[in-house]
Formats: sequence, C-alpha cells, structure tokens
Amino acid sequence: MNPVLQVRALERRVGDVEILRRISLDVMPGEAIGVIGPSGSGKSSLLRCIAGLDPISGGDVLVEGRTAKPGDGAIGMVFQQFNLWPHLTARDNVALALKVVRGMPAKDADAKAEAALTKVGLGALGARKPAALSGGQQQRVAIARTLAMEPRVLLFDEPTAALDPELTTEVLDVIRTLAASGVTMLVVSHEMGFVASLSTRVVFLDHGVVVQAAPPGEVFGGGGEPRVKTFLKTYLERVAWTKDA
Ligand SMILES: Nc1ncnc2c1ncn2[C@@H]1O[C@H](COP(=O)(O)OP(=O)(O)OP(=O)(O)O)[C@@H](O)[C@H]1O
Repeated sequence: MNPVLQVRALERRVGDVEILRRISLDVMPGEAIGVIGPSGSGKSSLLRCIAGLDPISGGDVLVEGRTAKPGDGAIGMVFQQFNLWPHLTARDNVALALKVVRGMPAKDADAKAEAALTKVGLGALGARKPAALSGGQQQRVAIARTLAMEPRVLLFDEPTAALDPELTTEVLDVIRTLAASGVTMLVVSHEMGFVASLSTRVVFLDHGVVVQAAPPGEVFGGGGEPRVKTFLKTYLERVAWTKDA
C-alpha cells in the first residue's frame, strides 16, 4: 500500500526563526495521526504547511504521489474557529464551495451538503443559520463543509479549543466516527485522552522537530522519549489540578 500523504524534509522559516525543521512523515490510508507537543512547538504550522496555507522553505508535501496545491481539494482543514457565513443556512454553508469552486449544479450540491450534514448528525438542521446552532453544532457544520469536498486527507487544528467543555464531546465523537470509517486524518489536540483513543500513531513535536512518532500505547504507556514523558507528566498534573479546583 502507498502512503496517501508524504511529508518530506519539510522546513518552514520566517526570517531567521526556524519553525519546522526537516519534518518527514508518511501517512497510510485510513491512518489517524495525533499531533501533540508543547505550545509553540509547531503543530499548527505543520498542518498549515501541509494544507498549503503557510509557505514552506524546503521539502515536499505529496498527496497520492503528487505535489499538493492549495485549492486542489486534496487536503481539507478544520480550524479552531468555525468560519461559517452567518447569513447562510447550514446547508448553504456546506454547499457554497461545491457550487462556486467545483461548479456543481445547485441541486447536486444541495444533495451532497445534506449527505455531509447527515454524516455529522445534523441531517435535521440544514435549514438553520449558524446563530441558531450551538458551538458544537457549528463546528460539525464546518466538518461537513470540509467532508463534502471529499479530500484525501483531513486536517483538524484544535477542533474543540473554542468550545465549552460540554460541547467538545459531540465534536470529538464525530471525528472518532470519521476515523473509524477510514478517513485519513491528522489531528492537533490538547485533549490527550482523545488523542490516545483516536490515533493509530502519535507524533510529538518540540521546537519544530519530530521527537517521537509511535503508536499511542508506546507514547502514553511509559515508553515515551524523556521529553515526551515530561510533557505528559506536566499535562496530567494540570488535569488533576483542574479537577481538584
Ligand atoms: N508567521 C509567523 N511568523 C513568525 N513566527 C511564527 C509565525 N507563525 C508561527 N510562528 C512561531 O512558530 C512557532 C510555532 O507556532 P505554532 O502556532 O505552529 O505552534 P503550536 O505548536 O501550534 O502552538 P499552540 O499549541 O500554542 O497552538 C511559535 O514560536 C510561533 O510563535
């Protein structure tokens, strides 16, 4: 089997700051890669470079063996902010790019939008505008919008960071369902339990370098690199402190 996504010696520099340093990663079809690491380690930058949103200074990003180009639809990205059009219904938000970018006839685009909304559990709410949806539902519309474009790889950058804790579960459940159905994805998240249960592999970044890329059992089960262990220890202490507070 060939990798869907190949990241080869990817570098990103801004001025003399090295944000990503020769990152290489092959992602096989159906893999769910959890990307973790300290704040500022380069997680968002990695996803943005893969999606073609940030310019790269060196290396390659290949999707199914071809250089990915921004806007070719091979890679889809879901952000922390949902970025929905407030004046459009959920269905129209999902259908817009299909009509405008893909030139799909309105009837087909609407049917595809309905199917994508159903996949994220919002089949009944397509006629609502964002203001009439919860934050979790709005993020699910954003996921449906990306799914409708049928990308080969789906990137999630902190998809629940803007949500109240009680609304994160529904979004994480949708991502879990997509992963279980074989969608190839990379997920940046600070929710370690979620990353541990979702990922086929976990990539730990620090200072723009991949410190460890291994199955979650290895990374979270005490087999981690020293830097990873320190990070997880601090994370667990913070979670325990938050629970006690
Ligand atoms: N356009 C830019 N110009 C200069 N520095 C940048 C730029 N974009 C990102 N950086 C720096 O690159 C580093 C990595 O940033 P990035 O947002 O990718 O980290 P992150 O791991 O996603 O952090 P967080 O977990 O806090 O979201 C940070 O030190 C950041 O300040």
